[in-house]
Amino acid sequence: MTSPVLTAAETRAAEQALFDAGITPVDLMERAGAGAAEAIVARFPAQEVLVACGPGNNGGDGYVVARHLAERGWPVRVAALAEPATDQARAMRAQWAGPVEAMPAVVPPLVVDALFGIGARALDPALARWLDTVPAVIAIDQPSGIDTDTGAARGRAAAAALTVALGALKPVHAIMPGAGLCGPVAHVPIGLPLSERAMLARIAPPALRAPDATSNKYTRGKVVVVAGAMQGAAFLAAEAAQRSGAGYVELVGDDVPFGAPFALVRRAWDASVLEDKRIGAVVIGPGLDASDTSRVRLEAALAIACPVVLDAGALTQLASDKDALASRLRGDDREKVRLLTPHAGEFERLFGPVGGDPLAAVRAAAAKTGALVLLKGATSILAAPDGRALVGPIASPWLSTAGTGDVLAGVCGTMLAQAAWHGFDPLEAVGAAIWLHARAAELAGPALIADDLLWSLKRAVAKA
Ligand SMILES: NC(=O)C1=CN([C@@H]2O[C@H](COP(=O)(O)OP(=O)(O)OC[C@H]3O[C@@H](n4cnc5c(N)ncnc54)[C@H](OP(=O)(O)O)[C@@H]3O)[C@@H](O)[C@H]2O)[C@@H](O)CC1
Ligand SMILES: Nc1ncnc2c1ncn2[C@@H]1O[C@H](COP(=O)(O)OP(=O)(O)O)[C@@H](O)[C@H]1O
Ligand SMILES: [K+]
Repeated sequence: MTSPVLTAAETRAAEQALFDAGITPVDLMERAGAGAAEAIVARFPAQEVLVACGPGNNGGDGYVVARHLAERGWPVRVAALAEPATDQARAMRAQWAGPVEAMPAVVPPLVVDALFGIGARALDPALARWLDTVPAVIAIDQPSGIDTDTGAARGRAAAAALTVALGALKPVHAIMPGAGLCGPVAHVPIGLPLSERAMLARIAPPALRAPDATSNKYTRGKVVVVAGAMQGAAFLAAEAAQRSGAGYVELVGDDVPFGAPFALVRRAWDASVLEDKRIGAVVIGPGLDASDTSRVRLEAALAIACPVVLDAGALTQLASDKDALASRLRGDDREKVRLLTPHAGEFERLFGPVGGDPLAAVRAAAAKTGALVLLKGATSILAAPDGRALVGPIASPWLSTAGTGDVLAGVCGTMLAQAAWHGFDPLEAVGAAIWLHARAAELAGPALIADDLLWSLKRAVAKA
């Protein structure tokens, strides 16, 4: 249910494994460039194109792409930033039969960016400006100048019309802002060994198990949502838990009003509500205020053994004594599953600014707290304390509306409660929740409100 994402160093190690097995660098570059050309002709009609080649192996790929596009009848121009500096790039330059011009001031509407790939340093400002004048860019491996391992981008750049990821997806293809600047990403396999156990993976549609003849409401997961002062948020979380497939959802709080959905069980809070051994997960935080009453409920939730989702107000409470955060979350049992779901502001209050390397920041937060940490945003990043991490799809920007995070917290509760049933570990379970939430937003379409996600979640589950 995930696609491995490799860092630049891991990609080089995977390439080395192929070289050790007897594949030559020239063969691999031919495979990469031919695959890239194939991906281009599958998506664009033949037209004049300028292939801009850098000095390294990314430039080498460019000469291969140019040759294959020309063989298919495309009017191809090649420009070089500098002479090739590697043996394989020189070999590919030699196989390009046409002229090679200096970087032109005026460019055709379509340019293939084969300047730099995973070996890029920060771009010279003049080159960055040149790239910014190009109407449509097809990026070979990645857009030049975006940091491969963090997805951090240079100042101004429009999204590429296509990025051809060679061999493996890299963080630049998955993490914002780089992921957004890649535009559509075509993955061209070139035979790199990709471990299923990669430390970072992009979330793919989860394989959810449907209920069967042996199922009952409790085997399908009992989720308890602890309400706070703002009950609407807790209602969203609770109904989201129901709509993502939990068998039994209970909303506990003070004077919780009665009304639709009638299948939602409401109970007055008392400490014993969390003692039911059938509880599969607890969600606390949506609508939780900073009162002493909330504090007592948070302490009670942190004491129980089953997975606990800590969102919104629960994160604010934890931030007030963040020095003790790690030990409080761990308690005396490192096996307890705790999920923190901060947006960037909540993350900053708990751990300091996210900074330019969100993946590293989330991993550090998970290692520090012993909890799963999900940093929500346009591409949500989830990390486990052992360093494994998942990144979600680029989600609909229409999600930037109040209450959508409450919905996600509820879906996380259900997936954690059902983890064993689906055969997921906790990281995969939360990954499934991220995917369902993003899919529900896609199905809900423009101008969605959080309530709309409740209905589209049902359809997202059906498609998973
Ligand atoms: N291994 C293989 O056979 C295969 C590799 N593959 C391809 O190789 C790509 C990686 O190639 P790579 O390692 O050569 O790095 P690449 O991104 O071309 O850049 C390095 C060169 O650019 C230069 N340079 C960098 N930044 C600069 C800047 N801002 N301004 C100016 N110069 C700058 C840098 O100079 P230096 O830093 O050494 O001074 C060096 O000369 C990978 O993304 C994929 O496309 C595939 O074909 C599969 C087979
Ligand atoms: N611009 C955006 N593009 C895609 N997804 C977004 C964007 N802004 C927010 N989201 C998603 O919407 C949800 C917002 O959650 P949160 O900030 O906790 O809001 P709330 O507390 O109002 O529920 C998260 O799942 C986040 O990933
Ligand atoms: K490139």
